[in-house]
Amino acid sequence: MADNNTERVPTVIADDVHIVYRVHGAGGGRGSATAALSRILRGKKDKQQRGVREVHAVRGVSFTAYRGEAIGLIGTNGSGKSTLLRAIAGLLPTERGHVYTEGQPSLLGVNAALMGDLTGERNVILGGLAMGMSREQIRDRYQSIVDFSGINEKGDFITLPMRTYSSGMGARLRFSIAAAKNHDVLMIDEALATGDRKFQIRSERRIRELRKEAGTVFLVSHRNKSIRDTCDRVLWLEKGELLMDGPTEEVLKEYEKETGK
Ligand SMILES: Nc1ncnc2c1ncn2[C@@H]1O[C@H](COP(=O)(O)OP(=O)(O)OP(=O)(O)O)[C@@H](O)[C@H]1O
Repeated sequence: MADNNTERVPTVIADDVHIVYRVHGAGGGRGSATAALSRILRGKKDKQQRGVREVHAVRGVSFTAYRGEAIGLIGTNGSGKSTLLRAIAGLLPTERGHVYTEGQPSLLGVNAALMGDLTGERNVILGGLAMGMSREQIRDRYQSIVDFSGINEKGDFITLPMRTYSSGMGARLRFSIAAAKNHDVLMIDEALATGDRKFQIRSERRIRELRKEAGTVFLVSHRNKSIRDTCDRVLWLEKGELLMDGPTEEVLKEYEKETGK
């Protein structure tokens, strides 16, 4: 049961997770002619100097998420929130530590990979297939996905290529596709921030439903109100470290004190 605290089922365990990005040729202006010339002039030694820049984006984060929880991820820009989600989704390898998940986590980001040249309609099908839905399931849910997204409220936009959508419209469709399925672990990266108020209310309601349906929801947002309305627990990351992990109000109070929001 989703809200049964006596039998808490772990869905995600992060154990001392470290994520390091490696940026090749950073600082060397690799593609430019002057950079190429200076590399030749500097010779072999440059190989080491040019080397690889490392960005240690997540540093020793540990937590356990349980079924039925909605967990907000907060922190200032560049604090490691998206990186941590990508690691939980299995899209980034850990440098050290481990992520254990129950089921397949789905990452819904505003940059989720749908195809701009295809119509909204085709992307609904593509996204559904990518999430493991059958063609029949997609056909059954197609209309409710389009209705939920509200894309067609102002005309027949679903038959236009997605690249013609505003960023808010694109984000709404992506959220609607992902929310059409019940997920073991659903991770939402800023999706709510881009929709208008009406859509935000609709998606917050859907997140609450997804929670009841026994999944775990992670939500990255800079909108504290979204976090308050949706989450009961918050992880606060800063410079890749987990500063606080606790009940939403407790953590947000400290965060707002710190950031002056
Ligand atoms: N692909 C990448 N290559 C190298 N460094 C990266 C990459 N993506 C993120 N970083 C770095 O990792 C750190 C954490 O970035 P991340 O995007 O996870 O932060 P965030 O908390 O989600 O930020 P924001 O709130 O601005 O979206 C930053 O220092 C960023 O510069």
